Amino acid sequence: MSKSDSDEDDFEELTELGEQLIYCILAEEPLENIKALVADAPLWYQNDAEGISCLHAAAYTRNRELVKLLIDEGAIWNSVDYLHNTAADIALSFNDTEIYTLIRDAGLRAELLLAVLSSRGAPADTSAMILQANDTTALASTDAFLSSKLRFTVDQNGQEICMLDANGEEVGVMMGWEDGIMQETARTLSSELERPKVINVGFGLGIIDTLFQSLSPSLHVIVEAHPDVLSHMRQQGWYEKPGVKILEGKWQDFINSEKLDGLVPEGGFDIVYTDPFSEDYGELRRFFGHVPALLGPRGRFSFFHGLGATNPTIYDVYSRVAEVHLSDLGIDVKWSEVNVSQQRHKWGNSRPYFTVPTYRLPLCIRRGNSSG
Ligand SMILES: C[S@@+](CC[C@H](N)C(=O)[O-])C[C@H]1O[C@@H](n2cnc3c(N)ncnc32)[C@H](O)[C@@H]1O
Repeated sequence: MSKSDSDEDDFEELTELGEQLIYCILAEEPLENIKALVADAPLWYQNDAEGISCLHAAAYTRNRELVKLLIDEGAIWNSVDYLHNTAADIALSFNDTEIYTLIRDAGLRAELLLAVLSSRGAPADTSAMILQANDTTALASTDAFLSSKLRFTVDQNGQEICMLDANGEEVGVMMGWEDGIMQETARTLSSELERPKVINVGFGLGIIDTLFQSLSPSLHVIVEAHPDVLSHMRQQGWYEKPGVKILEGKWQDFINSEKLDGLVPEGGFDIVYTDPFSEDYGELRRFFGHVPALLGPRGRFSFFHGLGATNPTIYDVYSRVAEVHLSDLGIDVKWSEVNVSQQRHKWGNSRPYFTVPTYRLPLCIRRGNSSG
């Protein structure tokens, strides 16, 4: 028998075992029968009919003991079926918070472990490190983004948009529907602060910078890397606005251990915000590492939280991953919610990059500060 024939036989056997396991779970066969199959069947297998995994099947049958067993045996928490639902989403649809939490916490543990491995140099080959902060996975890298052409326009919904052509597919770099998120973010970050010192990464449509300008900031640093955005800012007179200092380049060129001393004003920044496009969670986490040095005693930090925002469970897991990593840096996160369910109709020609109905707004404060 040739190698390819035996590979094919192995594949068929695994497929059969995978189908059988899912079938037995859905048929609610005795746990002993299922356990016997779990030992041999591929737990990653997703069936042909609906694309569901054994974990989805266990969530459908609401079998807590089995969900736990499958997780302990290494079932995959974030595989999605043909309808883009994870097993935890299925649990959520039954209002089964116990199963939802079991799977969500398994996801959290898996992603935290991956982050540790990745920080020790292991290849980041799964979700945590490749997950884009705004789920724009079509872009290979920040450098690819920075050399691409951007288009500022108004779409058929009458909203301002900044668009990018990513391999023939249109992606909104920034879209007017995010206005509500930016309004709420600026309000949360600035409450009770007078003439704050602000640093913002990523100008985009300038929505949040316009809001920051309305606070008459004593210093307003904007870090922007894309040449097309910089020329748009020049045309709109941003270089002449009061207190504004524009740093042309990537934030990584300015916010790093060598340059931080020269960048941070006396007493630190009062408001730090970051919303770069096309960066992965690894980069966001690197940014987190500089936040304690950027913030002054009354300082507040927020970031655009689009991590996994095309699936409710993954969004939940990443909210918690970010919270754990910020907590390790001595930063507490208070979450508030912004209803963005109306944005569903405002995608125009862009690929939807944020489809959960509620935006989770992180307000981050150094532990011990009273500025919350
Ligand atoms: C989503 S937009 C920001 C939108 C902005 N919050 C607003 O209210 O309009 C992202 C911006 O970050 C810029 N950007 C992307 N990567 C960057 C980096 N590494 N450093 C600085 N700016 C970056 C992009 O060119 C883009 O202008």
